[in-house]
Amino acid sequence: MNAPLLQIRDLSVGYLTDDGAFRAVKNVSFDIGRGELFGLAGESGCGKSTIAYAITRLSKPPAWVAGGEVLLDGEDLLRLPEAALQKVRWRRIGMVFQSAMNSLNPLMRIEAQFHDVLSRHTGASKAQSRARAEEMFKLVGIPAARLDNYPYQFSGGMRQRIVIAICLALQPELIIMDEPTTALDVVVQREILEQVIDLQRSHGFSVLFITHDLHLMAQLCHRIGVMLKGELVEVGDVRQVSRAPVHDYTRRLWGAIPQLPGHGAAA
Ligand SMILES: Nc1ncnc2c1ncn2[C@@H]1O[C@H](COP(=O)(O)OP(=O)(O)OP(=O)(O)O)[C@@H](O)[C@H]1O
Repeated sequence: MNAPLLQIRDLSVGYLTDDGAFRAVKNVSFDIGRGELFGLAGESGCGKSTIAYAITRLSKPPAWVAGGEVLLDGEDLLRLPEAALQKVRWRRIGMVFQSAMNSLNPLMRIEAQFHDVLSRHTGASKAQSRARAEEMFKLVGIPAARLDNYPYQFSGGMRQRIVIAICLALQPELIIMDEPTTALDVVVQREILEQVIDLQRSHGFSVLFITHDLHLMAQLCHRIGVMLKGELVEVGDVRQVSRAPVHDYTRRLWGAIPQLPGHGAAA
């Protein structure tokens, strides 16, 4: 087997609260392979987002990484100088968070936002950025002419597609999606995620996917990790985790949702 793209080793993350230090993520270890869709499941507050932010060191105080390693191609991101890390963020690891829609600048036309990102990370000219942006808009199903519009001229679903398109424009090796479509209605959510999966199949990037929707996770992901109160209690192939869970909590998690045909039928 090829070496994994990302290896998380013994990651511990805490928050400093008025009541003292609170350990939100406790010695978590898992790998994400190249081209793999890895899902992180678990109830609200179990530490999923804390991990997502810690990977690219975007955790904000009072969060602090108490220990562990985050190896991207063997290089520990937790120990990389800030300047080197800037080159990893977006360029090698793209991030689409729940609040991604807010990450668009309301005062800039979308074309300019593409150029901003592409010129910074790849030195692209305006014409090169425009060409790339048109290509990306085509991929996410938005007419190229709309690159001249401002964010407020798009629906929430379209804005989320735009953020994904900007993220994909840099061809990252890994995309972290933390509840990327939660704010959208169910039909639009599915549409967008199906599109991401199509793109993943054609472009081969890896995905760390975090959602409350376990069915969706089982349909989309190759492997799943299950978290409980800051610990990773189970990790494995989607079929094993959904059909023959080892941990009692995983069984309860699946038991809490109605069974649908095709459940666990990931690629
Ligand atoms: N800024 C903060 N200060 C203190 N504690 C925090 C802070 N942010 C998160 N936590 C705590 O850390 C724990 C993990 O939170 P986290 O957001 O990672 O969970 P999650 O699994 O992503 O939840 P959700 O699915 O609701 O997004 C929770 O107990 C949460 O209350």
